[in-house]
Amino acid sequence: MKHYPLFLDIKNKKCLVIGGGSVAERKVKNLLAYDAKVYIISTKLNNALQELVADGKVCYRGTNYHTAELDDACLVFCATNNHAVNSAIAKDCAQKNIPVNVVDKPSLCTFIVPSTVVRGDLQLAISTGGKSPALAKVLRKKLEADFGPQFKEFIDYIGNMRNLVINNIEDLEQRSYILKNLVDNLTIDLVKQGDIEQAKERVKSVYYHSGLKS
Ligand SMILES: C[C@@]1(CC(=O)O)c2cc3[nH]c(cc4nc(cc5[nH]c(cc(n2)[C@H]1CCC(=O)O)[C@@](C)(CC(=O)O)[C@@H]5CCC(=O)O)C(CC(=O)O)=C4CCC(=O)O)c(CCC(=O)O)c3CC(=O)O
Ligand SMILES: NC(=O)C1=CN([C@@H]2O[C@H](COP(=O)(O)OP(=O)(O)OC[C@H]3O[C@@H](n4cnc5c(N)ncnc54)[C@H](O)[C@@H]3O)[C@@H](O)[C@H]2O)C=CC1
Repeated sequence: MKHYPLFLDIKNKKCLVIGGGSVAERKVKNLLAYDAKVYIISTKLNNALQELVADGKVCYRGTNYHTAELDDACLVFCATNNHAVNSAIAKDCAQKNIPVNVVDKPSLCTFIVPSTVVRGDLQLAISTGGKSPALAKVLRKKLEADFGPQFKEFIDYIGNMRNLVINNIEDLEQRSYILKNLVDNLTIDLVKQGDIEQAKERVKSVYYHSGLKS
C-alpha cells in the first residue's frame, strides 16, 4: 500500500492527457465530470475524443509532446500505448513534482485512479493498489447496486441537518452527541430500501428528541 487516498478539487485546473485511445477517453470523461480544463496531446484521437474536441469540451494540443506542455498542469496522464513515451513523460513530471498517472506502469504512477460510486456528494472510492483493477470494477458494481441513486438526496438531507445542528445547538457536548448519532445502520438500511421519508424521520427524531440531553 503506497498511495494516500484523497479527494481533489480540479475545477478549472489544467489536466494534461497524452494519448487518444479508449483508456485516455475514460480518463478524460472522468476529468470533465469534475470540471477540469482538459488538454490532450496524441498522434491520433478516437471518435469520442474527436467529438469532445469539436464540441470545445477539451483542448487538443496536437501530436507532439514537449516539456513546456507540462507548465501549470495540476495532473498528468500518460495514456499512450507506447511505454517509452509514457515513461519519459513520467520522468519529466517527477522532476517538476507534478502528480502523474502512467496507465501501463503502476510503479511510475505518483497517483492512481480509483473506481468510484458517485451519489452526489457521497462518493465511494475503491482501490486495489493496482493489484486488480478488474476487482475494483466488480466491487464498484456491487456497491452501486447496494447504494442506489437515492443516496444523493439523502446525503443532501443529512448535510442540511448537520448545518441545522451546528447553527442551533451551542452546547458543544450536546452538539457532538447529536452529530455522532444522526445516522445509524437502520437509517442506512431504510435509504437502501428506498424508504427515504422514513429515513429522514429517523434523522429528525435524533435532532428533536433523543439527542437533546437535559
Ligand atoms: C494502476 C492503475 C493506474 C491508473 O490507470 O490509474 C491501473 C493500471 C492498469 N489497468 C489495467 C487494466 C485494466 N484496467 C481496468 C479498469 C480500470 N482501471 C482503473 C485504474 C487503474 N488501472 C489504476 C489502479 C486502480 C486500482 O486497482 O487501485 C479504473 C479503476 C479507473 C479508471 O481507469 O478510470 C478502471 C475501472 C473503472 C470502473 O469501471 O469502475 C480494466 C477493466 C476493464 O477495462 O473492464 C482492466 C483490464 C482487467 C485487468 O487487467 O484487471 C492494466 C493492464 C493493461 C494491459 O493489459 O496492458 C494496468 C497496468 C498494469 O497493471 O500494469
Ligand atoms: N490503466 C488502465 O486502466 C488501463 C491501461 N491499459 C494500458 O493503456 C494503454 C493504452 O490503451 P488504449 O487506450 O486502449 O490504447 P490505444 O491503442 O487505443 O490508444 C493509444 C493512443 O496513444 C496514442 N499515441 C501513441 N504513441 C504516441 C505518442 N508518441 N505521442 C502521443 N500519442 C501517442 C495513439 O495515437 C492512440 O491514440 C495500453 O497500452 C495498456 O497497456 C489498458 C487498459 C486499462
